Amino acid sequence: MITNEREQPKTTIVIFGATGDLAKRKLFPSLFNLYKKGNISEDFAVVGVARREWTNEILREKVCESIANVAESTDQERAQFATHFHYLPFDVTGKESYKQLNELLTDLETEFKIPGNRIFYMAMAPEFFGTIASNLKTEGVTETNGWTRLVIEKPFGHNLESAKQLNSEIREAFNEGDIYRIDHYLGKEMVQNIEVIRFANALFEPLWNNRYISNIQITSSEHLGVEDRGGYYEKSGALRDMVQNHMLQMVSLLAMDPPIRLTTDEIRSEKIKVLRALRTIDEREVNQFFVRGQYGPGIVKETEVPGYRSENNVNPNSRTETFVAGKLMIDNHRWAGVPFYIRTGKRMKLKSTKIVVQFKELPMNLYFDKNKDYLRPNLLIIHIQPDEGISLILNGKKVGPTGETTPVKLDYSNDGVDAGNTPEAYERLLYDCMLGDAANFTHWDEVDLSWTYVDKISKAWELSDKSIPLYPSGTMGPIESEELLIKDGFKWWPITD
Ligand SMILES: NC(=O)C1=CN([C@@H]2O[C@H](COP(=O)(O)OP(=O)(O)OC[C@H]3O[C@@H](n4cnc5c(N)ncnc54)[C@H](OP(=O)(O)O)[C@@H]3O)[C@@H](O)[C@H]2O)C=CC1
Ligand SMILES: O=C1O[C@H](COP(=O)(O)O)[C@@H](O)[C@H](O)[C@H]1O
Repeated sequence: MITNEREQPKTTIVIFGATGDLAKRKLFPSLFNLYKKGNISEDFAVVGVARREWTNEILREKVCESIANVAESTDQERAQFATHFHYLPFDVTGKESYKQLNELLTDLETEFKIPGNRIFYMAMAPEFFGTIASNLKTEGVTETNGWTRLVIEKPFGHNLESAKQLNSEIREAFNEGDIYRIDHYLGKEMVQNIEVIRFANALFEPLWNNRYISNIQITSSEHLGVEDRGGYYEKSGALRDMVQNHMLQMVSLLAMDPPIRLTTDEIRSEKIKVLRALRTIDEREVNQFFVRGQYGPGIVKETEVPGYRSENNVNPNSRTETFVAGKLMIDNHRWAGVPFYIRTGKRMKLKSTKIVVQFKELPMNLYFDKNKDYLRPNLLIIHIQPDEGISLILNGKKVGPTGETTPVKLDYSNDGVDAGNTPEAYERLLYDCMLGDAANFTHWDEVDLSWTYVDKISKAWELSDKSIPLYPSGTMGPIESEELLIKDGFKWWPITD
């Protein structure tokens, strides 16, 4: 949806988990950026909830600390922004304090002339989501004259069964249309650009199918290890942490048919069709399509780092995967026969998210010489992060008399245009939620279909007695990941280009 950047939605925002990491690192700075840009008016209020015995003043200090480094902002501006924050300490599992929350919100709505619009942001562990939603409803906090929206953090369940359970709990209190399931990849500038690149360019759309594309590769690699999230990650692993959500979302954006309109429902409907067309992998053939790995000790950014099994809160014999590579087939007219390769992992050589679209060779290429590897297939590279842009790799003539070809790279980089001004994913998503635009949030049907796909893989891995391949930290994963493509006659394209 094309939004008017100056539209100023009026709302109160309740952050459950206001003393936590997500609030400090992402939510406060994102709200501040929206405020600075004039995308939220002076008429807004935030209520932070958590158990710690903080006061309004303490929360405001923490907010100021978390935004201290935001460029081009003054102490006065930050302090003024923080006055909009209020704190209510309570344990969300008890019902007693929700009435008090309701009264505080009503008072703030009167003070700021907000027409009963409320956003409830669940920045807490998932086991609380259902309870909070239920208490909000039974204690009357969702009964207002305006709209009420629930923003839910990942992970949305641990598998299909638990996701269904969670969904039915929150649906008791909120309609599907009022539930905003966050996938922060959908807020990234270049992920949002996928649709524009595809649907606004006559150059690409006619070629975007199995007649012209030989394979698509999506890599999301990290330098970071599991950090202090061992407890969560041991039960999750890379498949649930990254593939079920971010990687499958990028696959569906790349593979979807053009929506008839750029509305939330039409876009979602096309993405859902892709997930429905994913070829189901039988448990016995998982190894042909997916490989996993776990990082061992190694060197990342010139520093020695320990292996996964030596991290805090990790079982020393853990079989949890920190790396996944997979080949996905989409059985529809457009994509039959075209592999979508994905890989994601922690403690890898690079911090990078890139999509490489490899086009097919010409049926007969006059310039191809098998003995000289100088003709490359055409590649479209979408740089998601840390650099943002697009590259197109073509073949041109080498300067001089020989008639030899040479790869020619056409580059577009966002850096030159926006000079670091691209909004953070959370900032964009929060603003979308305020405007009621759910296109970049995940619909329940997408969650359902992606868990259905992923559950087969995790089940096969749980049952397998094969040892998990280890890869040294600071590499691009285990050798099995290379072999996955080699057996199809492909290779991972370097993602440093
Ligand atoms: N941090 C990140 O970068 C990311 C986080 N997420 C997701 O966001 C959510 C929050 O993560 P994160 O901020 O890292 O977690 P933290 O552990 O840092 O924060 C948890 C928050 O919950 C509060 N809390 C815990 N129990 C209760 C309770 N019974 N009643 C009231 N408040 C309670 C804690 O406050 P107190 O102890 O004061 O009660 C704290 O504010 C999780 O679902 C996570 O998966 C997703 C992507 C990235
Ligand atoms: O959701 C998650 O994403 C991050 C990676 O996000 P990015 O924006 O830095 O690519 C990952 O580290 C984390 O484990 C996962 O929960």
